[in-house]
Amino acid sequence: MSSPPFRTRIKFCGLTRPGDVRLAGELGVDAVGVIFAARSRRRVAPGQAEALHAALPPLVDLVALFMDNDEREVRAAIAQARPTLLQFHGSEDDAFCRSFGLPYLKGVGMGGAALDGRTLRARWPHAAGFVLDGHAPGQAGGSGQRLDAASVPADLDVPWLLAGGLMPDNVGDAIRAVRPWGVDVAGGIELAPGVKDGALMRRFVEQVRAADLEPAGTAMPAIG
Ligand SMILES: O=C(O)c1ccccc1N[C@@H]1O[C@H](COP(=O)(O)O)[C@@H](O)[C@H]1O
Repeated sequence: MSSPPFRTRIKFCGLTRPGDVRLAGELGVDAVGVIFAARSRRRVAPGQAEALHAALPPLVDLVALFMDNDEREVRAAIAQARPTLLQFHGSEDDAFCRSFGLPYLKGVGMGGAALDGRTLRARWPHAAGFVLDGHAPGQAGGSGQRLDAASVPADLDVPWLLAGGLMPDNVGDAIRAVRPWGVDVAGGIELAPGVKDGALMRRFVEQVRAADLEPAGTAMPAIG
């Protein structure tokens, strides 16, 4: 029996230029991330995010990404960027993440961690989904570190995005290995931090769509 049609969701993260946001929309990505984390080389100021929002077509999520920002900073960023979804990538707890009245994704560094789905759901019960990143717990995302397929919890029953070191040349194999709900990429589609490359963005989307056309069950033992 053939498997049902499935479309791996795509999030491009760390955009800083309206033109890159516009192209992401034209390529059909599901979400565009703007980063307010102090430790990020892709950080934007709240005022900059307003222009990025304006470049976004309808039906595409704008994700505001934070990492241990204080409440005042988060509120200021939300007021200017008007995101549809939040992403917290630090040590924020569920109460903090949900206190802004918007759905949120929790980013989790899975490198060297043996976190199962039950633990993730217990710690962040109101998360709309998770971003499983390849870096170690406590480190910043956007590091380009790959996630070992063996670290993906088999029992995670909410949408989750695979992240960490994805690029056009490896995203197809990564999808075939673990069949995530979505994929999240920052460094693999850029020329320099925050400066995306149109050709890489396009190739990334093409590779995801090619993997989607292959039937499930063609899994490979490892992502790499
Ligand atoms: O990208 C960043 O600079 C960043 C900083 C702090 C927390 C999270 C960050 N990015 C997240 O990490 C993934 C993977 O990045 P990469 O593809 O390995 O470069 C990215 O998509 C963001 O969700």
